[in-house]
Amino acid sequence: MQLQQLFTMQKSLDSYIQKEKNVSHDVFFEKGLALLVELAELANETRCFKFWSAKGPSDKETILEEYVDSIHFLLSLGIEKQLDDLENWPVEDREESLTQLFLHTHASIQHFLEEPSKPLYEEVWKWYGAIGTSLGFTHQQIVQAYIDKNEKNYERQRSGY
Ligand SMILES: O=c1ccn([C@H]2C[C@H](O)[C@@H](COP(=O)(O)OP(=O)(O)OP(=O)(O)O)O2)c(=O)[nH]1
Repeated sequence: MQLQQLFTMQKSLDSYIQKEKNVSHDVFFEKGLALLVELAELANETRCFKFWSAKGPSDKETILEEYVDSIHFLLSLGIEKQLDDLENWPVEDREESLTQLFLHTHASIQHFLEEPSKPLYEEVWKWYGAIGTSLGFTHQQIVQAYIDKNEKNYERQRSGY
């Protein structure tokens, strides 16, 4: 998947939010924590780890929206560290349970926050790609959901969120 269109959209949104909210300090770690929170929210919607409950996962649309919230912050972290020249979504087959995928993704985010290098950034993308595949999302669905949420984020800022 071509990521350049998404990086461009994310840069505009980030600038808009920073201006709107008068942000002048470095928000790399805030965005890092936001990504970890979004990952947990996504896991929560899939309910993949809730062996104690008979209740099923949320609907696909809700899960996809949570997923692209993560993609927003993942793009944004790359922009913060000038790693936004990534052309294609790095892909690697990682067939594990969703629970294991979430744990690995969490660890890879932590690692990237400690050491924001290109290989570790690509590693986070690979784990997110594996989660997306496991959830049955196509690249087209992800891009469309990203575009929709990006617009919603502008609307929320405009309405004084
Ligand atoms: O610099 C930023 C800050 C935020 N966002 C986006 C990412 C995500 O799509 C949304 C924040 O997530 P969410 O919609 O879950 O926000 P929230 O404040 O946690 O929502 P709620 O209060 O509804 O739980 O804002 C960015 O793209 N760039």
